[in-house]
Amino acid sequence: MSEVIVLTGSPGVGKTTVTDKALESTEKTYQMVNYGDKMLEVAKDQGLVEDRDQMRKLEPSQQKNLQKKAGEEISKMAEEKPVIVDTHSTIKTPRGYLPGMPEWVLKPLNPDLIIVIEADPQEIISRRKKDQEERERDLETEEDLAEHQSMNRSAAMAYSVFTGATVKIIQNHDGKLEEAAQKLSRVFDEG
Ligand SMILES: Nc1ncnc2c1ncn2[C@@H]1O[C@H](COP(=O)(O)OP(=O)(O)OP(=O)(O)O)[C@@H](O)[C@H]1O
Repeated sequence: MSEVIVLTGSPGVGKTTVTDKALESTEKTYQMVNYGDKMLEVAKDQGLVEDRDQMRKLEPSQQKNLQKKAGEEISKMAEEKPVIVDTHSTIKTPRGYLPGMPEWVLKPLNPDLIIVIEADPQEIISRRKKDQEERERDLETEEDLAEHQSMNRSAAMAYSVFTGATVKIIQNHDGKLEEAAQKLSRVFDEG
């Protein structure tokens, strides 16, 4: 079994941008997989849905099964080549935070490394504003974002207790994209 790396960060923090840049200079090659996309693929294969929107409306038990199956599929992929899984450490809902990796996801996935990409709340807000036309994102204040990032860190550490994965925090500040990408590519190559 090769490596499973979990990549997390609040929406709009720049996860995709930093990772794409970091992968340009890594020695190893990785398969990138988005957890939500994998769930959708499994749901389509099972004839449960035709698009992403229908997935949210499935019974909670069906969603749980899809999450579990997606985790199993990803760990199968990792038998061939290291995998980077793009997912969320926590998900903010109107009734509170949900773990992005509950036990039935964490167990099959069994990550070796969890990466948390962070930026200042104000930086995240302006990045979200910039992308507003292309993406519909939640409106969060600086205070909300500070809390969300703090929950993401705490959840990452809790996942590490169950898996032994290490947790690496990478800061992606404005104008420091190159620096963040270099730090990340070093982390990728160290494994
Ligand atoms: N260091 C940086 N400095 C300035 N802008 C940045 C930096 N990193 C990313 N951005 C910008 O922030 C925006 C969000 O980036 P990106 O789409 O990579 O976020 P994300 O975390 O992958 O979001 P999601 O999880 O919702 O897909 C983009 O417009 C990107 O160009």
